[in-house]
Amino acid sequence: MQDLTAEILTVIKKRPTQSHKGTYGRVVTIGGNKQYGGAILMSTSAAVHAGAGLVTCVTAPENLSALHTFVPEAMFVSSHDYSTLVDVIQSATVIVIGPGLGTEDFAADILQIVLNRVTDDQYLIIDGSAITMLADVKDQLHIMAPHGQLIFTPHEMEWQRLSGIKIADQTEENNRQKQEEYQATVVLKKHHTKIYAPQTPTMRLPIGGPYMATGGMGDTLTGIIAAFMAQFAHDDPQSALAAAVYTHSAIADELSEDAYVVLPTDIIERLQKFMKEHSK
Ligand SMILES: NC(=O)C1=CN([C@@H]2O[C@H](COP(=O)(O)OP(=O)(O)OC[C@H]3O[C@@H](n4cnc5c(N)ncnc54)[C@H](OP(=O)(O)O)[C@@H]3O)[C@@H](O)[C@H]2O)[C@@H](O)CC1
Ligand SMILES: Nc1ncnc2c1ncn2[C@@H]1O[C@H](COP(=O)(O)OP(=O)(O)O)[C@@H](O)[C@H]1O
Ligand SMILES: [Mg+2]
Repeated sequence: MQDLTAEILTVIKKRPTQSHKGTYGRVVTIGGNKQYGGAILMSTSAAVHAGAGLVTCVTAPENLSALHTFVPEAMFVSSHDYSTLVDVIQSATVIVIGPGLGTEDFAADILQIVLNRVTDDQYLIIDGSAITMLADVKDQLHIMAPHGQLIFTPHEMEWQRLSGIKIADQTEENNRQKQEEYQATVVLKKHHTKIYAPQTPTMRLPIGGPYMATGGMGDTLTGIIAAFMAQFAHDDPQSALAAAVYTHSAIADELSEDAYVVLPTDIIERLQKFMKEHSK
């Protein structure tokens, strides 16, 4: 097991002058039903603020005005518009599915569409409700790996549902066995999050704290991971992922110096400055 350090932030690169929005990747964020619109707004906004070149949010039409108010940089596709959904999936560099998606029938349909279309040159970040839904069909997981590079971001209960490993039994050995079975990367979120990636020693996040325990904190992480994979994954995807996880908690630590609780939206606001300070 390796502890992540601030050294991982060397992943964040100064931008070449000869570049344009397409250079920094197309992120598609899918989630947000009527009840949980905030989750996908935070994911989308985090992806924009962490530097993704073009971000499209696929969400319930009820969330359209909020999306355009909160993050006008993002484009919108209705979660009922399957034909446009298929188009945006095809051109995506990175797809996030799950924050606030819910588990109704239409959500399961969207998940199925994404799983059928994702290709092995795309990253698919599977979070929240999408993990909960997949837990019911986990026998199919082994056939998913070739169709995209999968990154699961469960909290401990979501990981229990998916892997069948009870929280008390979530040891490094047991978790690693499941990660290998799924041929995916697993970011197991908790105090001292651990990253289980293929052919890599387990990475442990030694920073972050209870001031991060607010709804939306994991939703925000998905957007940061998406933007980092879109921009920095070319040479070393596992370092890009680790740098995203580190950045999320490093910003929270800085803000907690004079805040009792750090909000997900506070982290989003701070991303641009933090990345500028650490870009090499
Ligand atoms: N603003 C919005 O729109 C928001 C929308 N959201 C969206 O809601 C959807 C459902 O996601 P969810 O995480 O809220 O619910 P669920 O999957 O049932 O898990 C909770 C259960 O697990 C247990 N638990 C055990 N260990 C745990 C751990 N380490 N971390 C966390 N929980 C842990 C926990 O135990 P307890 O709290 O009872 O002690 C409880 O029994 C999902 O799509 C998400 O994106 C949220 O992000 C909030 C903001
Ligand atoms: N006590 C804590 N110490 C460190 N990190 C925490 C703590 N509590 C929560 N977090 C972090 O906050 C995030 C919570 O994710 P998640 O449970 O998916 O939230 P949500 O679904 O509400 O967005 C994870 O990144 C987790 O590591
Ligand atoms: Mg979550």
